[in-house]
Amino acid sequence: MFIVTASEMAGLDRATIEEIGIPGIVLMENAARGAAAFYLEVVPDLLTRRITVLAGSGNNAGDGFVLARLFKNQGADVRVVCLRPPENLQGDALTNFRILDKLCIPVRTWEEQGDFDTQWSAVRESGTVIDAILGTGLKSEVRGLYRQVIEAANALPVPILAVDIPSGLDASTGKPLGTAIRATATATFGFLKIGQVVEPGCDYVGRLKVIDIGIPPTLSEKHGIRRRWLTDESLSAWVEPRPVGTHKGSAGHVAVLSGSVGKTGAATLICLGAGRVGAGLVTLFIPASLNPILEVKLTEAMTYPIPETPGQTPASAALPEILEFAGDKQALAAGPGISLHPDTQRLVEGLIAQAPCPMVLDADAVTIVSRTPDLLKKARQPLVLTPHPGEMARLIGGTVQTVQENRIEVASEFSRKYGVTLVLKGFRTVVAAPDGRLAVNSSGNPAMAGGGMGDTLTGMIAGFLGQGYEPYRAACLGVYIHGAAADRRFGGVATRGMPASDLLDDVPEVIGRLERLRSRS
Ligand SMILES: NC(=O)C1=CN([C@@H]2O[C@H](COP(=O)(O)OP(=O)(O)OC[C@H]3O[C@@H](n4cnc5c(N)ncnc54)[C@H](O)[C@@H]3O)[C@@H](O)[C@H]2O)[C@@H](O)CC1
Ligand SMILES: [K+]
Repeated sequence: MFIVTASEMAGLDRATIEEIGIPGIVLMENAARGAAAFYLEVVPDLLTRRITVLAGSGNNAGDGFVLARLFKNQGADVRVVCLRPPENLQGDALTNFRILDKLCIPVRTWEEQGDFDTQWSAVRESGTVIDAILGTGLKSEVRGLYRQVIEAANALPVPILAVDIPSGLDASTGKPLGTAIRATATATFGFLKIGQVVEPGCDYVGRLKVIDIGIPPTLSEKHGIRRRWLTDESLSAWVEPRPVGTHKGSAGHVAVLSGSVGKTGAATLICLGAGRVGAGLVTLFIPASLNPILEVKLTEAMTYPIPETPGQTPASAALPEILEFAGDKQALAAGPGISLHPDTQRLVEGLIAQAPCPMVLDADAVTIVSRTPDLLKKARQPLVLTPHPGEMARLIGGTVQTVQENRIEVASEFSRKYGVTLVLKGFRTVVAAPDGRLAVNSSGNPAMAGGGMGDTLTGMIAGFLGQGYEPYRAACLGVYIHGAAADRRFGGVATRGMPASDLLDDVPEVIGRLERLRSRS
C-alpha cells in the first residue's frame, strides 16, 4: 500500500482520467460506493439514522452528493447542507448535485448573513454527519464559516464519517490547518495520504480504509511513488521462503558489539533478536571482564572477549580482531550499551570506516556518529542507523520537536545526504533509504514503551541483514515484525508491562504468518 501527498494524488487522479481514459465521474461513483459500504460497516444502523451531508464546493462535495443519493436509494433520511452557494460547483460535482433535486433529496444552502445557531439547529438533529467539506484540495487555513461548522460538528454526539480526509487536515503533512474534523471513520480514495498516517493527523481520521476507485496500480510506479505503509500484506512478498536444506552455516552469521558494565542486558537482547528472526549464528564481542556474565546469560549465541577500557567498555585495541573476525560474517550490529568513552569512540569510528560487512548502528554508536556525521560517508559497506527521536535530533543538530514534527522529511533527508538507511524510531517508525524509498510502520503498541525494545529491534534488523536481505528491506522487516510481535503478544489486551524479551517469543509466529500469506498470494 502506497502513501501519497495531496499533489501526487491529484496527479494520479488526472493521469487516470486523461491518460487511461476513465472518466472522473466514474472515479467519483466508485469512491462513494466504496465509502458507503465502509460507513455501513462502521455504523451498522446508519440507514435508520438521519444523515446530514456537509458539503463544500469541490469534488469532495461531489463525493458527498453521490453518498447522499446512495443512502437515499437505500431508504435513509438524507439531507445535504451546502456551505457555499451551489453556483460555485463545477464538473462532476455539479452533475451529481443536479441529480439530488431529481431524487427529492432536501438541499439547504447556508446563508452567510443568517444566524449560525438557527441554521445549525437542522444539523444538530442529525444521527450521523458525512463530512464532505474539504478534501485533498485544501489550500489554506480554515477560517470563518468552515471553521465554525467544523468545530460545531466536532461537538455533536454523533458519528462523523469523513470523505477522503477529515476536512481541515493537511493531506501532505498531517497538521490541521486552523482546525479539522475529528472523524469516527475516514474512507480515503486510491491511496493513503501522508497526513493520515503520521501524527497528529492519525488521531483525526478514526477508523481508516482505503477504497479502490479504479486507479491502475501501475500508475503509482510510473509517477515515482515509493512511500509504503508497512503491513502484513505489503511485507509478505519480501519474506524469502527458507529452503528445506538450510543449515546454521547458510543462514547468516551476525557479529554484535554491545555491552559494558551495567549494560549486559542490551547485549543479550540484540543476540536474542538476531536469533529469533532466523540468523544461523550469533557472536557477541564483549569486554573481557564481562565475559563470564554473558557466558551465563546467553545460551545459543557465542561470546568473544575483547580488550576493554578501564571503565569496562569496549576498547579500540579490539579493532583488528573484530575486523578480522567479521571478514567472513554477514552483518555486524554495534552500539547499545557500549558507552561514549573516548577509546570506545575510536573503536566505533574505526568500525564504520573499515567494517567488511553491512552494519546496524544504534544507541551509543549513533551518539558517537552525531559528533562527526561525515564519518558515515567513509563507510565501505551499507549502514543502517536506528535513532530514537532524541538521537535523531543529535544527528541533525536540531530539537526533538523539529524531528517529531517532520519525521518523514528528517529521515529521508538524512538518509539521502549520508547514504545510509535510516530508521527513525517511535510511534509510526519511519524507514528511509538513500535512493528515495520510504516506509511508515503500522504495527506496535504502547506496551512497547520500555527499556530494551530498541536493542531487540537492532538485533532483528541485523538478523535479517545477516540472512542476506538488502538494508532497506532488512530494516522494514525488522521494524514491522518487531511491532507485530508486540501486537500479537499484548495488542488490545494490555497497554503496559511487556518486557522486551517477551515479544521475541512471538517473532517466529509473525514471520510464519507472513510466509503463509506469501504462499497464498
Ligand atoms: N477525479 C478526482 O480528482 C477525484 C477526486 N475525488 C475527491 O475530490 C477531492 C479533491 O477535490 P478538489 O480538488 O475539488 O478539492 P476539495 O473538494 O478538497 O476542495 C476544493 C475547494 O475548496 C476550496 N478551499 C480550499 N481550501 C479552503 C479553505 N481553507 N477554506 C475554504 N475553502 C477552501 C477551494 O477553493 C475549492 O473550491 C478529493 O479529496 C476526493 O474527495 C474523488 O471523487 C475521486 C476522484
Ligand atoms: K472531507
